[in-house]
Amino acid sequence: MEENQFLSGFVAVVGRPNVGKSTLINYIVRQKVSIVSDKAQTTRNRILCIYTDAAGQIVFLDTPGIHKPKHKLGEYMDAAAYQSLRDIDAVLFLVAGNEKKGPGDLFVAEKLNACKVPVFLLINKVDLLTKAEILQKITEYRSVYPFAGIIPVSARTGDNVATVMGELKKILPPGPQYFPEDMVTDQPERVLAAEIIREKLLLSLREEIPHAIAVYVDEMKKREKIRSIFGPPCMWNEIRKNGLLSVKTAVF
Ligand SMILES: Nc1nc2c(ncn2[C@@H]2O[C@H](COP(=O)(O)OP(=O)(O)OP(=O)(O)O)[C@@H](O)[C@H]2O)c(=O)[nH]1
Repeated sequence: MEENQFLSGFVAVVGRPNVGKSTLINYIVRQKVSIVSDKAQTTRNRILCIYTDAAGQIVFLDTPGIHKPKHKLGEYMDAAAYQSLRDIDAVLFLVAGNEKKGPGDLFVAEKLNACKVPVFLLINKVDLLTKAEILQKITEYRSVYPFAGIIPVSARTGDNVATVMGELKKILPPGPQYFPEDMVTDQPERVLAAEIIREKLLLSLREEIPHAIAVYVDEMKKREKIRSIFGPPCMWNEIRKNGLLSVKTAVF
């Protein structure tokens, strides 16, 4: 390969619900493009998140957590996750290091057998583990799949995320810049606004609402740096009543 050739490619981020896929991607692109909560299956759709630097461009596919579907919404989300395993250059398979390796993780590993590209295992949430526990996790997972690499990381603190980026750059092919360098996601602003509101609702209303909540933004008006967001009155009443959003977040 010629030196200084621009590298690019697509990388799917998979794992069972709640292991930290969205947190990792937000850290990499340094912007909140995917919402995070401690409720499983917060991410509903496949979201493209784009990292660009002088050496290359990596397009990450944030997928809904893969699990054995129990309902229609789950089935749809799993289909979105499997779809992202096609036409990609690498897979980042995340597991939560602070939890036991369970049937959920093995179920995802089984699905990876279908893909022919390098799969890196990221043992996430190592900020909650001792060094000895990290080593034990690495040993535990070694036999699960012929991983191209096993990397302990913390998506929350960013620990070792640079190593992941370095490994990806080693295997990405020379290629074009698919997206403009200042673009970090394929999601329109209105969808991002709705998602951030959904995240606040999920974080603040634990028992009161079902986790299958949907947020719809009726209208967004742009006035210089200010966006005004309009939604159904019942949603705003709920938000106001519970003090869910600061003015800065609701009108940004
Ligand atoms: N301590 C710690 N917590 C983390 C880390 N990464 C993620 N979390 C937390 O784990 C929870 C789930 O994180 P998400 O990023 O929403 O997980 P996800 O895999 O995208 O979840 P789904 O959308 O359900 O598939 C959140 O409460 C995060 O703050 C980490 O490195 N350390």
